[in-house]
Amino acid sequence: MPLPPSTLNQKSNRVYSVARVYKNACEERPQEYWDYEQGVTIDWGKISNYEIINKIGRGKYSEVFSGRCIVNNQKCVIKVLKPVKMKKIYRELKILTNLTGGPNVVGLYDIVQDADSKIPALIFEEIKNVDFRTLYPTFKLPDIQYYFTQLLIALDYCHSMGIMHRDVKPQNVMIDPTERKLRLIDWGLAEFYHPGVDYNVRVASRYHKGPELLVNLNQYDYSLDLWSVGCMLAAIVFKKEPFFKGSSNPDQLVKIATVLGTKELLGYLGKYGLHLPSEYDNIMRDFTKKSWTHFITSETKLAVPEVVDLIDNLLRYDHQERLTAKEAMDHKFFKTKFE
Ligand SMILES: Nc1ncnc2c1ncn2[C@@H]1O[C@H](COP(=O)(O)OP(=O)(O)OP(=O)(O)O)[C@@H](O)[C@H]1O
Repeated sequence: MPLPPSTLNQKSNRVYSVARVYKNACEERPQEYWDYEQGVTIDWGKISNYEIINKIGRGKYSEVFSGRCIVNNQKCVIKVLKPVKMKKIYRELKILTNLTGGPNVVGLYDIVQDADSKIPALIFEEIKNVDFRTLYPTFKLPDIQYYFTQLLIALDYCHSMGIMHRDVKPQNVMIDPTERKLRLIDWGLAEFYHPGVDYNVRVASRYHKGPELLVNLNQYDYSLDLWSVGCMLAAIVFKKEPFFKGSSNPDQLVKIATVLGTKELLGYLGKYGLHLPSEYDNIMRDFTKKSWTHFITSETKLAVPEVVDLIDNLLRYDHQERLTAKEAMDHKFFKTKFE
């Protein structure tokens, strides 16, 4: 039976921005691929096949445990979702089942359900992650080339599948340096992209929020994830973690404007027929755009011209000007040999 029409791909009355790449990735696939509104069909596994070893994390939307599958004795990670709107749970499940098996996307082994609460738990491959605060300061340029290529491969893949991650940040990029393995995790805020649809701007974590989210530009797209990659890269290269450290959402845009300039911000808004929201009336000042050399010191040995140029092409106000994941992978930084 065909699915009823969905509200998920309903176009806005005024379409002012559309993704430069993969804009029809969802429309080209059957409605069942992207429509999580009517619920999703789940092939439930057996919860009794898994045992919890210990707690490894507590997020806003879940409790995460390391565990073991007693059938094959394989270690795993068990993410027990907190009771939130069913629609959000369906979305995460649909996106994960669509993406699992893709390059550098965390592998989903199973989906089980607590018999009493009916709350789902997701069973994932376990990555022996080293915390980014310990790992990133050890990176040399070839490590940055390698791991950022792996991250861009994951992003190009999910974008090609019509999905924006919307929460790219170091805490969601698991790296096992022994195996040189990188996996993009936490698809809880990810969403299907449909051209001309207005999206909720309350996504991503403050320090990695793109300008589009902070000025209420609802017709954003995959390019949001590339801003977050730019923030991660700038933090490592300029040894400033996080690179833009706002004390609130409005202050986040102020921090961005101190680097990219206020005139340039207004130019961005003008291009899409938007205005600076009133919450900025008393806090936005007239900042002059800074040159990237401003962040280079004797301590920032990683800040070679090639990587600075890559950062410059990712940290653009205008989401349509930012490099796509594929273009970023083709950037000269990744083709240069460093010791
Ligand atoms: N597959 C995995 N391997 C290793 N560690 C993991 C894995 N999945 C999750 N974790 C750990 O658990 C933490 C929380 O997981 P996740 O980000 O998926 O949950 P969340 O509730 O959506 O979190 P948040 O509210 O911070 O977005 C991660 O930051 C990570 O430290």
